[in-house]
Amino acid sequence: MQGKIIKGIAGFYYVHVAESGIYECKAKGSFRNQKVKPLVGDDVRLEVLNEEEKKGNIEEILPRKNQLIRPAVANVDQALMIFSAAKPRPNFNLLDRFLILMEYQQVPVVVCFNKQDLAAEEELAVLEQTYRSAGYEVRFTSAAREEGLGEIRALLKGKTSTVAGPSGVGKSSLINLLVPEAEMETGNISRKIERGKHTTRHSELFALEEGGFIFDTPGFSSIYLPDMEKEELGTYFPEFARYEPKCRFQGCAHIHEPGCGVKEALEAGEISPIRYENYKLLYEELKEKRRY
Ligand SMILES: Nc1nc2c(ncn2[C@@H]2O[C@H](COP(=O)(O)OP(=O)(O)OP(=O)(O)O)[C@@H](O)[C@H]2O)c(=O)[nH]1
Ligand SMILES: [Zn+2]
Repeated sequence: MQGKIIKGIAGFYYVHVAESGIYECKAKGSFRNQKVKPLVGDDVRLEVLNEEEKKGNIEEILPRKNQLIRPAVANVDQALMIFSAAKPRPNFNLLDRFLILMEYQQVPVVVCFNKQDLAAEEELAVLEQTYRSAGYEVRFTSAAREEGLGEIRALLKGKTSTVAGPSGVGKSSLINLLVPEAEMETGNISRKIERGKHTTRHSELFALEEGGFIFDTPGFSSIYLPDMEKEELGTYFPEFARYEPKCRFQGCAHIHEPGCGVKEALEAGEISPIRYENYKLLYEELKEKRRY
């Protein structure tokens, strides 16, 4: 039988088998000699030990399409990045860091701005323009009013998507609408912390009714840039690629150089000032880091 690991807790792996359910498995297969550790997201071959009790044994880990380090998950097709359009206002620096991290790991991203009901039309237009012109899929939702969910479902269908976002943007509310079985606790952040919720929650994959899986990751408030030279940073801003051939100097950093194609595109309104400002900030950050 073949299935997908949706969760791993204390040496047990929970394997989702289409039309059969979830099996609690141990990893005893020959792959153990090959030093491969099963990961959430792995497609595996399993032997059923007890159908009644839904117990099994993982015999083989099938070849991985990819393997992310942050978050640790295998076979991811895309990332669904959730920010709120308002309350809290999107932290663009955090969003751009996330996009760089995903570019680095070669994972396509869909940027979803939730709470569209709380933002003005003009604000939504800026968000859309900023990230669409950078080459990303952009969607708007309101979990509160159940708006925009059809489009998100269509994007998720048949794929494995990791869902990420800072706290308080409505990620749990959205996941509950997409997979009611997930029963994520929603609401006031401080109340949740009081209950110690964040210490007990495991990251896991949820099967979607229409096919595909979503991988819920804990809310975050900071992201470290992947280890790289500052000169590489521009390669993780996909919108720069078109304009770089116009830069006068080879290896142009797009900051102080004259005759810079990227800065010309910025002035012409073809590259977003929000994105460019973050590029400069992150470039400085990488420069500082390398000094020590
Ligand atoms: N107005 C409005 N409020 C929303 C929307 N989505 C969620 N909320 C509210 O925003 C608050 C945070 O929602 P959650 O779903 O708990 O947020 P979260 O991102 O999962 O937060 P963490 O679990 O802390 O990571 C709750 O009070 C929700 O009711 C929305 O689309 N519009
Ligand atoms: Zn340049």
